[in-house]
Amino acid sequence: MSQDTFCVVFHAQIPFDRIPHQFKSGPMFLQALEDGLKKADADPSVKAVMICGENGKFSAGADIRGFSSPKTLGVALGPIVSLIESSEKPVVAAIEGVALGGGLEVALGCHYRVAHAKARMGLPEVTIGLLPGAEGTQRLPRLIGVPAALDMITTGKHIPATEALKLGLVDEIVEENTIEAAIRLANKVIGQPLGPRRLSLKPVPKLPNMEAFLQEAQVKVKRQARGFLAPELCFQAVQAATQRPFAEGVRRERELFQVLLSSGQAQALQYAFFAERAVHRWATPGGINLLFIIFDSILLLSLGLGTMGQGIVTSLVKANIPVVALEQNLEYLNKGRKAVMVLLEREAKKMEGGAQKLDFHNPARLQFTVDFNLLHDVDLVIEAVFENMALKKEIFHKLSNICKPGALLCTNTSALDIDEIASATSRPQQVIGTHFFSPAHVMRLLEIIYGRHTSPSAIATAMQLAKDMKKVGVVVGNCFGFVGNRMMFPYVEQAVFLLEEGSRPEAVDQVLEDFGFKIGPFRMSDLAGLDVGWRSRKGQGLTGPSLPAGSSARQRRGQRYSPLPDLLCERGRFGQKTGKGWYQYERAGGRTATPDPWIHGFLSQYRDTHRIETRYIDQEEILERCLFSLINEGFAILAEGIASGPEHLDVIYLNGYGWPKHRGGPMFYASTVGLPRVLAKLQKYSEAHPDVPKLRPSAFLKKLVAVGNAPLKEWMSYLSRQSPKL
Ligand SMILES: CCCCCCCCCCCCC[C@H](O)CC(=O)SCCNC(=O)CCNC(=O)[C@H](O)C(C)(C)COP(=O)(O)OP(=O)(O)OC[C@H]1O[C@@H](n2cnc3c(N)ncnc32)[C@H](O)[C@@H]1OP(=O)(O)O
Ligand SMILES: NC(=O)c1ccc[n+]([C@@H]2O[C@H](COP(=O)([O-])OP(=O)(O)OC[C@H]3O[C@@H](n4cnc5c(N)ncnc54)[C@H](O)[C@@H]3O)[C@@H](O)[C@H]2O)c1
Repeated sequence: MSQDTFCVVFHAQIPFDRIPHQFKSGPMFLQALEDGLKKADADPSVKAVMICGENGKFSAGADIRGFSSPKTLGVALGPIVSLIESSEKPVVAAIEGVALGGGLEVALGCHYRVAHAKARMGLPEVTIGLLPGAEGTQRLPRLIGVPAALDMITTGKHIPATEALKLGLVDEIVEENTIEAAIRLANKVIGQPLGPRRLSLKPVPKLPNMEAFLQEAQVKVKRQARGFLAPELCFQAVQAATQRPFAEGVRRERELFQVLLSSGQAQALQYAFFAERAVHRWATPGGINLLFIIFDSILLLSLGLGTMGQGIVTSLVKANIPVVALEQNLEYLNKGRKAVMVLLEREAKKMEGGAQKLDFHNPARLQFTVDFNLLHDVDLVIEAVFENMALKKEIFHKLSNICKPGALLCTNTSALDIDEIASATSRPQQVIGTHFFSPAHVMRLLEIIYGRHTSPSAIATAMQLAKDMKKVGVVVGNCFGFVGNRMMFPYVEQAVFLLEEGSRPEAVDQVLEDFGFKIGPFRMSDLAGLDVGWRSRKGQGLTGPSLPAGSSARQRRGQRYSPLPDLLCERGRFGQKTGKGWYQYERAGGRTATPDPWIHGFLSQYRDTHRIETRYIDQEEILERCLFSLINEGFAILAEGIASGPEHLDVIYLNGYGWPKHRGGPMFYASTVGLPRVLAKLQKYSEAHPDVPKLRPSAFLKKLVAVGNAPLKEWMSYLSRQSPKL
């Protein structure tokens, strides 16, 4: 068979690109795919078919926006995949860029798959609350076996071509022209029997202990899902492949797909997908003013090598950005260097076998120093010293004097005023907050806080830095605690008040963990260290030596205050690090939390001392008081223009605070609960606790209810004055 008689049916025709408007025409292209296949089958001059994408990308799958449109859903991809597979002529997929979701399912229908070495593949439907709905759950296990298929389908991970080759997912990988290679392969296989290449006809490879394997896998999936439906249903679809003939498995897959499609969870996850992308689009009031810095050619300095500095340096090295790490003295430097090296060795191990290598033994890429003179040459500084305003100001004054004029000065603070820090410099326009989350080399969120004088190009540079570090940068305004921590304060405050009134740490944590948080507020405090908040409260004059004499035990500045966390700290209970906090641990530094009878006794004694009547608090009240107070603060933040939309708050919570993804973020969750209900509950709790201002419904929430429970995407249009800060 010569190449000129070979027909490339879909080259440059399938919308397998990532440009949104092309996704929108999915059903039309499906029709084109079907028509083309039928034409190729009917044409005797065509001996083989090759399917490829346009612009170097195979396909990112179905248009996610289309899942909310019944019109799109009428078009089924599964039968087309079957049509490909049943073709009497060999069909070869030429995979470049990505083959994800429906795209990979199309490739699985092909008889052969050739991939470019840089291509990535996956069935990420689970990450948007669905399962592969075009027969992928039935074909993939037949091709690569149940354990690998289950892993890919229940996690949605993207795998590189090299791994796909090892798994047998592709037949060949090439460095050069994938399309030519696919055509070559197609020419080679013309005339060979296609039966063995049709995955629907293959049995699922047997495991000696399939039953036991599946049982164990199901337990693991359930444990990790914490109320998230899609992984469990993905599991069931793959399980069906092991128990039923192909056609019945496909029927089961469809049923399960429908269950997920109509679940609110899929909606929440799809909202989160687009919200994350929406927060990338950032512009100043006067229009876009972007300064693109190519980070691999700049020198970045990380100041302070404590918990945060270590993670930040690790992230920078992973992003291939040259970095200098500076500490106050040799003792801290050596300690920090050791810790960074451990982290980097671990990261390098994870990356073994991949295309990228970590270059951290090269002093041109990473150096450690106590020499402040090195500050002269750096383009960007990230300060991560202790959370102390006087110290940060002293450091910024020094930076302003030493660093070259164009250098950007970033502060990694949890809550401090960016303007006050900037006031210590002669270049406040180049001062910006970059709030990383711990562990900084793992957590994806980066809150980017601009001060009164921060320039748009400084913001753009910080956003670019986030992108290069593969983090989600969210631009927010300057206020105490910024967005994430500010919303967290009332949540934790309510959790502690609930203890005063009769609850126990493990009861409160259980309710929030059942809701989907990985850890509840008390486990979280123990992990972060109770001393961190204690230091901050002492700094604010809420406790400790600066508390005015004669202050009431449970009131501060006319508001309810709980001294419980301070009392624990005074007894040396700092959480995991001391082996005791809200829970007890097996040892100092231990991680297994066990309810502590001492805490129970302490709480009942505390209630007696303060004459608080112990009452039974049900799960609904625990959940509502914690979550609705956090959400209420979110509305206040929006009204003040600290964030430019509810998506920003949701992206922060999903990526930095362990908010369960299948609930879409706190503001999305509020919209699903219904704003009138959130308002009514806040009103009720506020009446019961008039000395707790954070329970008083925000004026913005009231307004949104008054205009008829406005849908989330319209909320911001009801603000009388648009964000003054952005
Ligand atoms: C061949 C299939 C046609 C199907 C037609 C409809 C039939 C319906 C029948 C149902 C049968 C089930 C089929 C299947 O099992 C279900 C699916 O396929 S679900 C989709 C699965 N795919 C994904 O989840 C991939 C999601 N995308 C990504 O992971 C990334 O975007 C990317 C592709 C890896 C690219 O990453 P980046 O380079 O970083 O770029 P961005 O992420 O910023 O994206 C750029 C731009 O594109 C938009 N976009 C990306 N993917 C999709 C998508 N699948 N649908 C809609 N839009 C998409 C993204 O939102 C960005 O646009 P912006 O939001 O910035 O405007
Ligand atoms: N730990 C967290 O979970 C977390 C999360 C987000 C933000 N933050 C913020 O990050 C900052 C750092 O926190 P951390 O937990 O890493 O603190 P840390 O105590 O672990 O480390 C601070 C480091 O700064 C160094 N340092 C102090 N003065 C210095 C100086 N003059 N020059 C150079 N180095 C100096 C110290 O030697 C120490 O190693 C704080 O502002 C904190 O609020 C912390």
